[in-house]
Amino acid sequence: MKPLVRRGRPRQHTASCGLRAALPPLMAAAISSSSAAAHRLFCSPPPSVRPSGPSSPLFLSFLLKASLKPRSSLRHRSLPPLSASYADDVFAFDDKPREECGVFGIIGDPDAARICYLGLHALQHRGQEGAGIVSSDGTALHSRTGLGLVSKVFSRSSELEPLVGSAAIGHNRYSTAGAASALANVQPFVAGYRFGQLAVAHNGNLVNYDSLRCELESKGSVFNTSSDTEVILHLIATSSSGPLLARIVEALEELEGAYSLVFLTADKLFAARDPHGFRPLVMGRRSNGAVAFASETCALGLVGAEYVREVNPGEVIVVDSHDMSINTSCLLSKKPRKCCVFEHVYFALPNSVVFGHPVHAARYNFGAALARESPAPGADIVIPVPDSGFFAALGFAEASGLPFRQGLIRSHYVGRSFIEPNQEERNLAVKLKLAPIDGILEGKSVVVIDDSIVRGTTSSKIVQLIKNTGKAREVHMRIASPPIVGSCYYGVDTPRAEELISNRLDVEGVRQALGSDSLAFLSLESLKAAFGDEACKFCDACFTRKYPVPPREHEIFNMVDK
Ligand SMILES: O=P(O)(O)OC[C@H]1O[C@H](OP(=O)(O)OP(=O)(O)O)[C@H](O)[C@@H]1O
Ligand SMILES: NC(=O)CC[C@H](N)C(=O)O
Ligand code: SF4
Ligand SMILES: [Mg+2]
Repeated sequence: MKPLVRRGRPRQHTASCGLRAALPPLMAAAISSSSAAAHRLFCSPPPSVRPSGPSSPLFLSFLLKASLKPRSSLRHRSLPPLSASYADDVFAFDDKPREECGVFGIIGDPDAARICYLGLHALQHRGQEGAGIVSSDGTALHSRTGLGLVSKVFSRSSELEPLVGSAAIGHNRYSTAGAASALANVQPFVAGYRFGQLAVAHNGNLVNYDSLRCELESKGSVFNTSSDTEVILHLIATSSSGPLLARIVEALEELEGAYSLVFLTADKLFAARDPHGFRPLVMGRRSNGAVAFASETCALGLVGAEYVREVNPGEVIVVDSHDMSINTSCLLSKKPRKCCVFEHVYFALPNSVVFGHPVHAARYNFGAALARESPAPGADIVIPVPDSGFFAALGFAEASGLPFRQGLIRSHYVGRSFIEPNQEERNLAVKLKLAPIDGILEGKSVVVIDDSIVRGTTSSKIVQLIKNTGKAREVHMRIASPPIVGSCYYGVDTPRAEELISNRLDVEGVRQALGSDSLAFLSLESLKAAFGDEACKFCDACFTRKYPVPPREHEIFNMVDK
């Protein structure tokens, strides 16, 4: 039986080469607050693109993608047999929760592509496999996409020059569906359909992608990529509704799972978020009146846009370039809000405000709660695992009254998801990325704070480094989130459940595998308590296996693949 889902990916090495591209001068940051036009439903498309009837032939062609990926190339990986040796097991694959995609959009700015480029830089931590920008000059779309970091895809400022116009959308990819190495899967996608051109950039993952694609293919749709995102364009193209906003709403009603989206046409920018609101998406405004959308507020800050508000779960916003009017519409389906708590644990940058909560403060609170729940009596110092363990360690240190010390340094030349294809190279990679400072660690009892343990790769290497190289006396691991026991199906590419160390071992078993003197995780209650009354608005399925949207196609796959 054909595998139905793509969990995991071919290994990929994305060496960071730094942010070398010349940055344009940033515009003034002072922004007058949005005086957006009253919300109203979007008007009909211009007569030239009005649908001629439900039986009109549809023509959907991807204009700018070179290589076609057959369906059989959809990512799929067989698991290695679990070996008796933990070391063999844990290093057999280096899957861990890695960055998700970042999306950015701007309209009403003469420098749209350049602003978009800066926005993508700010969101680089969310995806490092590929990047792209599509701009609109008012009549046509212009695109550039490529594999690798933003600085590689746009390594010379001349590469932005063809991206003319006052509106643009951009994307940083970390794949959840569709081969990571295929240029065709790098977004934004651009499609030509009977009403003109339409581009899309997507953060999230669709759990009913396979059935939607099968249905569309059975009706004659021809796919050019192996990405789940492409079904959205086909659904819009084949919608029976008239105005584009209505077509988008109708298409989104078909989707299950996670999506934060930006769409671009010749004269409009759309932003949309799934009814659960799994992935973040915010709106901002520059002082020149340009409207921007971004996965995280850190991107708004970099481009000098003032935060206006979140795109609400289930909301579709459209900004018209002619008068910069802003109109919104809501999806019919109302669902409980289920924002990804892992954005706060690991993904988002600490200078972002995500789902209305500052990330640095959430992490600090996780660490402080961890210190109260699981102190480390007799310890001398607290050290963070850079980078995402930093604020939790600060919270732990201050709550416990222990000195905070930087006992590990991190190379800036090794990316967040540095992957090497075999065991030796992975060991070397961790050594390259993290190095102990002997003078700080020697003879000490050390509390090491990291944000999460997925496969245990990082923690086990860190314990070895601190004990053997740094010559610490004791190493106490404290993790500022609960044990991860379930895979994510909503845009975070965690490994399959069998590969998650806490799914196979209890806390004591994990401790032994890591070789630390003690180990404790933050409780789910304390994690949620950091959000007060809003705790119920968060998805925590990777800690609880309580999936807000059943991952039905994935489970079928898991059953038939064993
Ligand atoms: O148990 P594992 O499978 O090793 O995965 C967990 C580790 O992965 C992440 O770090 P990463 O190096 O990706 O990013 P960071 O530098 O931002 O912390 C996370 O912060 C943990 O350190
Ligand atoms: N991480 C993401 O948001 C991925 C977006 C999309 N599902 C892709 O695989 O390209
Ligand atoms: S399962 Fe975990 S990573 Fe996925 S959306 Fe829910 S909280 Fe986030
Ligand atoms: Mg880390």
